[in-house]
Amino acid sequence: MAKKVEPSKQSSRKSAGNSSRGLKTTLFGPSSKLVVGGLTLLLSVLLLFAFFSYLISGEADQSVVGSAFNAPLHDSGSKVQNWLGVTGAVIAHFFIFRWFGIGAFLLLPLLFVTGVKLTFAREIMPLKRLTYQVLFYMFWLSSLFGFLVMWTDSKANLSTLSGGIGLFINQFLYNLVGWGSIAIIAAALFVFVIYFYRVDSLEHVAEKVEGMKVPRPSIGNPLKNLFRELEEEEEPEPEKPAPPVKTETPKPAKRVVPVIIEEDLPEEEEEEILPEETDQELEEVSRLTEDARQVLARPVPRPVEPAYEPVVFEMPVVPAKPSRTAAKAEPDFIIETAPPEETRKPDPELDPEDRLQALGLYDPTLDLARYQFPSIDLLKEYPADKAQVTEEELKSKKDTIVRTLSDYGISIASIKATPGPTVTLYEIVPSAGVKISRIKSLEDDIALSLAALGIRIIAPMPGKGTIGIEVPNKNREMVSIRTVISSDKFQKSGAELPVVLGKTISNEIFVTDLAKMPHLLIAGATGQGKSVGMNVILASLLYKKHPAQLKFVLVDPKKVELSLFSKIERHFLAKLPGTDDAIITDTKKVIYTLNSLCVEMDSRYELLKNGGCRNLKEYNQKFVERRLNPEKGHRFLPYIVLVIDELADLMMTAGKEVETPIARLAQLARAIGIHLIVATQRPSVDIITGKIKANFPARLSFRVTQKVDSRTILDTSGADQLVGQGDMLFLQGSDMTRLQCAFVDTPEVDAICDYIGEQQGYPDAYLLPEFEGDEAGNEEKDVDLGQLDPMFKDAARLIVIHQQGSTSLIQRKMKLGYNRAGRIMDQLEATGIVGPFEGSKAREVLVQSEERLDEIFRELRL
Ligand SMILES: Nc1ncnc2c1ncn2[C@@H]1O[C@H](COP(=O)(O)OP(=O)(O)OP(=O)(O)O)[C@@H](O)[C@H]1O
Repeated sequence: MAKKVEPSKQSSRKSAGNSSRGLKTTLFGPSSKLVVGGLTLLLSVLLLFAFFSYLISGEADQSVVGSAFNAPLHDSGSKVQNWLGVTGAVIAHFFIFRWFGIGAFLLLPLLFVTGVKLTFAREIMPLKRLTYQVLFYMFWLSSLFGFLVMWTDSKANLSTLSGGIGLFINQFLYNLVGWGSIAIIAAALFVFVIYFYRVDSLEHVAEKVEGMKVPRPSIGNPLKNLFRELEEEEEPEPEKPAPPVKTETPKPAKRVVPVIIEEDLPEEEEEEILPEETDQELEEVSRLTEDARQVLARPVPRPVEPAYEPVVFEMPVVPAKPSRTAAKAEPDFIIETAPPEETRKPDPELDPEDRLQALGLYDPTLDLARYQFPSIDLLKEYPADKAQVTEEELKSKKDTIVRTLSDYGISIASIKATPGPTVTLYEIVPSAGVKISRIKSLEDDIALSLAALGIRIIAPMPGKGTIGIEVPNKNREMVSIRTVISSDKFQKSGAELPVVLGKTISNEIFVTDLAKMPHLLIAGATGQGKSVGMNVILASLLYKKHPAQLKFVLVDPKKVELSLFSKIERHFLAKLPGTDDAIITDTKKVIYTLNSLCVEMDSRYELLKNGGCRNLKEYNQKFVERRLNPEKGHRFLPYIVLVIDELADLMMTAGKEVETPIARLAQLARAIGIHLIVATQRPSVDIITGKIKANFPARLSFRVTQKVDSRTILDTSGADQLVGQGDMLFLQGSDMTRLQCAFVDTPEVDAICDYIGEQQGYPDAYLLPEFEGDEAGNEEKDVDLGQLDPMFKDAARLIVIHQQGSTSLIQRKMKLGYNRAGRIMDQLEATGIVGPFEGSKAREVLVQSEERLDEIFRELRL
């Protein structure tokens, strides 16, 4: 008998280990960093007040502080003048008076930077270097002021400047070398500067001092910048006048100086993709769009042509940009010292290898650099559920099979049993002359004699020359998700989107790649394990992918199945702009979302085409290697996995409106990293239509109630003979595998989502392109020429210059949303600048020159 696993029982089986894990996660997890960081920031501000007020009222507080530890607290507290009371007075007294003097103020930026780093995971300056500097300058300033105090003999008034340590050091040095102590203090600074800032020549320092130059403002150390600036001055660009004065040093990202020759890449095949154009009739759906066809048909990835080389980002310190201060103070110097070759120097630097080395690979995960993948400890262990098939059971079943076959006159040469978690596979080699079809026809008789449901005969076993008989075990073994996720096979999987489904009937862990499927159709009668299966798939992806690499679009018409995942909205979910919930439950929104994904698909194809790549992997690889320029619209593209929990509901309520975009996505989206997982409990032909089925080569079936359902989903019977509770058949291409799905309980999914959700996320879910329904589109067709879009003129000029009537061109170049670009295109049509919509082709541009365009603007009084 199959062993039932009751979810309620399982939840109550939460061990003490789990709670200690929770405690560990709480204490050392990201939240603790946030708490410590926040407190450090607060401390830095409080100390600033305490120190500052000590400078004003320190003298008056001296006597109180002296007796603070002897007198009752409320007494000393009431007498003290420090803004932070007796605590502030005592702390400031120690740091300033007893120890470092006003050098103690340097501790505050150190605390602040540490606080920012812990709280926001952002290092505004290198913490380690800052710590060394703060420590050195604190002691050094204290010593210098100590010397001044001793020299001026004003210990009584000014010892706050140096603190006790400064005075002590100076007393010691004075005893040692007399007034020569100042030389030692100066030498200490000299040695520190030379070694710490790696100065190898004093020449530039002298020049700098002569030129009275001020180091440019920067968050870095001023001395360090001074030397960096001097380095830059050594490589000026003689042929160009000094560039316009800039107030800020450009950030590394802005310094990227792309020299892309994008004109080399054909743009004339861009398509018009207005909503009404994408929503074609079902017959049209099967046609590939031009872009997609081009991308898919491209035989091999184009080698990096010279035209692409410049796409690589510029090195941070390109000599073409003398700093603002250099331009102002020493322009002659810049012009005189640069040798003519200097202007051509960038050539060798354009080599992608060099630049890659200079800038390193682009890391898409940097935004959430502290993101921690969920740990295996969040998943439960089920030691008690490890049921083994006994030898006795194996033997008795073997005997029964052999007996039943011999009753029908079929003799067997050999028989071999392979026990799995749910079923045991008996492989028989029939004697010579036995017809396979005879054995197959005995399926029901064998089931009868074994008194077992779910017997499946595979005749012949592909590639084995045997006949397989799958017989369910008396006690089934539950395959826990912990076992499969922690397996080497999954952990070391090199798949793009690794998914571990469970175990095969020979007890092997089954890992597959969603990116290769490329879409998955799941069916199964109610209560057979579909939701568990989907959770296993989602959990496997969450265990292997960073939020920057993967986004889910979750459609849950049943409203409860996927709701647990709402916690990871800001990490892993994608949604339509302007919507509150990332998990879509409303049919109308499903239609918009599907169409929005189609828009995303089209724009991704365009990016791939422009980047000269055949698929998302190549594209992202090129982007990571900095061979694609973000300023030309290129960006790192995460995989998008669309999960539809119940297709039947949607097909019943929206029919073709959902079928069309699903079919379109399934047909085209594989190359650009959009993958579909669609589940249904009613695998009938009106739900899984021919159009949908044809585009889902990978299918997963849990137990279904009728043979005909099994045929609909798998094109063969078998799913009706499964035993339920995660017993399933996985069909990929022509390979069918029987699997026991791993089991993941709701509290486990909850724990994973909590773990991710508690970490720092993006400000919002990943936003899909805007899409509005047909009604909105039709309303906007009546163009009011009195109210043209503010970007109308720019868009018109863009279209005329490129001679290409494409909405996506406007979208991309002007960084506009899809709807707005579409509206502008309508206005361009209404003003006679472009022709009417021409299906999949770009619109004709009716204005040939900018002069003519200016005339039109004048006529329109623009
Ligand atoms: N892989 C599995 N291993 C063990 N038990 C399982 C497994 N999958 C499902 N079960 C059992 O079957 C029950 C029902 O599973 P599940 O909720 O996934 O069914 P379902 O097909 O999604 O049903 P519905 O369509 O009604 O939502 C689970 O509560 C669990 O007890």
